[in-house]
Amino acid sequence: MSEKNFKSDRILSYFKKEWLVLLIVTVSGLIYNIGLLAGPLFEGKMTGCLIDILNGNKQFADMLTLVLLYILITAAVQSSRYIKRFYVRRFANNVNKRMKEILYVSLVHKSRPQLHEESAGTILTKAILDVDDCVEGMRKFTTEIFDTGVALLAYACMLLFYDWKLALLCMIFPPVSYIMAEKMKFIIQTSGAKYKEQSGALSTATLDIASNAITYRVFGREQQRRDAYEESLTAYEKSAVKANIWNTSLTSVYRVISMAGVIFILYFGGRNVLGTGWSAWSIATFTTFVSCFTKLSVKSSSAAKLFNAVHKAQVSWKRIKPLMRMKNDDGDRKTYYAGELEVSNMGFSYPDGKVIFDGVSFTAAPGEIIGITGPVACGKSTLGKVFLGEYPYRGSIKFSGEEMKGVDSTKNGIVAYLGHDCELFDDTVRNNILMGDDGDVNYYLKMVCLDKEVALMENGVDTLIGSSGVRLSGGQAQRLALARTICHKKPVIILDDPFSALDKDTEKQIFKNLGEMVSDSIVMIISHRLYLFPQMNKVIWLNDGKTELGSHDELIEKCSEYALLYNGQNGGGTGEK
Ligand SMILES: Nc1ncnc2c1ncn2[C@@H]1O[C@H](COP(=O)(O)OP(=O)(O)OP(=O)(O)O)[C@@H](O)[C@H]1O
Repeated sequence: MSEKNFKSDRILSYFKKEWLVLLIVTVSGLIYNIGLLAGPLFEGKMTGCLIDILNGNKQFADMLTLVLLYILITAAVQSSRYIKRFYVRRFANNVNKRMKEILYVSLVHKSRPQLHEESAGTILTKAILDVDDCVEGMRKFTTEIFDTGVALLAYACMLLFYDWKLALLCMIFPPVSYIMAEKMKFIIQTSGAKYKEQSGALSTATLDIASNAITYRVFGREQQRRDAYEESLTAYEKSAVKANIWNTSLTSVYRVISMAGVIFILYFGGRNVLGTGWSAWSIATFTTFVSCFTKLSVKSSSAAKLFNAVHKAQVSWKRIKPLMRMKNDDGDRKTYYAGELEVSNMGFSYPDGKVIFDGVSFTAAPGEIIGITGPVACGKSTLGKVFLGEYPYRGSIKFSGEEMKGVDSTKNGIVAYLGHDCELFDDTVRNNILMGDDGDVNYYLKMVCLDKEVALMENGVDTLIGSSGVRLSGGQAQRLALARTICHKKPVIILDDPFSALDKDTEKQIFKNLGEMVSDSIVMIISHRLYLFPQMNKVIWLNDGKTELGSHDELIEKCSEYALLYNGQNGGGTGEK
């Protein structure tokens, strides 16, 4: 099956994709399960042979031949079993890997609002557990279709062959265990879902305790956090134990029910041997029949368990299916080149209805730098995120004449974005900038005035920066993230407070370099600090849902609040460096 025909949200596609592995499973599975009949058959024959030897009708050599044959066939059957198990495991591993890759891509493409709504950690933990359950169900189904399906059929045929009436009578019990398994599936599913929920909550709590450790320590809230964590841990343990008990304890109950038919075999089979039953049996046939039925019962209890596993897999699949729609990472990516931005009458409100801004209209050409400012919490960051296509806006935003509504502008290569969170990876300086591309990493480091500091690091550009850049200062992390943004520049670049951790001289130098490097892009800089704003082509002032737009000089004239803020900062009133 080619990658093109592979439909990631169809479970059958995963089976089709692994057709070769499944073919080996089928062949080895058939050999193993049909070969299993040799067990009861030989056990019966050997019992018969023993009686014949005792009666003087057969020799020890006959028994030896039987035993040797039995060992040979058992060895061949067990080899097939080994091959089958190996390939079933391989099938499960391949599917698990494939599903998790798709899940990863799907989560990477979820928007920030979606990920924030339900914490990313919780989604990931639950989805990973669901993938594991789903694959486990597929593995059990694949393995049991032979180990249970084919074997059951073979054992049933053998029982019917020896005494069909007795066979039908004692085979009433295994279906009873299936019905019971069917009735129990709701409890198993509910306890399983609860366990996954608690597992997700525990992951989120663990992440919280690790990432906010200093805050809890400094403000003396460690004990409270620990208590809350203990609570979460206890809830997790309880749900895990409950789910595990329901999952495993029922197997023996199913087995006892399936085995109940042995009472009929002892009574009616005994009559057959004594010559007063429905059929005429030898001791050998009796032994074969009992052995066959015991094996059938054991298999039946596995079938009941299989129903639960498959049902669990179905429920898990239903939950993860929306995440399994494969995003073609590169296929539907369009390359955009420099173009004009046309914003008309654009507005945005969060779901609570509060208008963050309205009537934003401006045009921008490549090479222009637009400054966005306003009082605290006026909506500067929200305006930046609207261009990312994360929030549905009113009015219109067109890039090169194409409306951006409904277009994932980050994915489609229109917008490059640097937010408050630098989003640095636990990798080297080089990899954080180039992200696998080729390029002169030193050039970008120089442009963001970080080259000298990186040169002094233990391994230069190959120095590992730790999780989220923990080994860097705030200003270094900010410049490294900026280097990455300009290395992968797009026609529109949005920088949300990119210089907040820098001193004035460094900020000025980087701004100068920025103008040269991204001369074919439209750059929007969101900032509270205004001393660079006179050099910007346009300024947007946001305040209380309203916007003012113009050049710096125009805004100084027409917007007293802007003028006040700017003059205050330039008179040194803010005390900034
Ligand atoms: N996801 C959200 N849901 C609802 N309201 C939000 C959300 N994010 C932000 N807001 C609200 O929108 C308003 C604007 O927030 P935003 O972060 O855009 O302001 P800002 O100007 O960038 O703030 P700052 O100056 O502190 O950087 C705030 O009142 C904030 O509480």
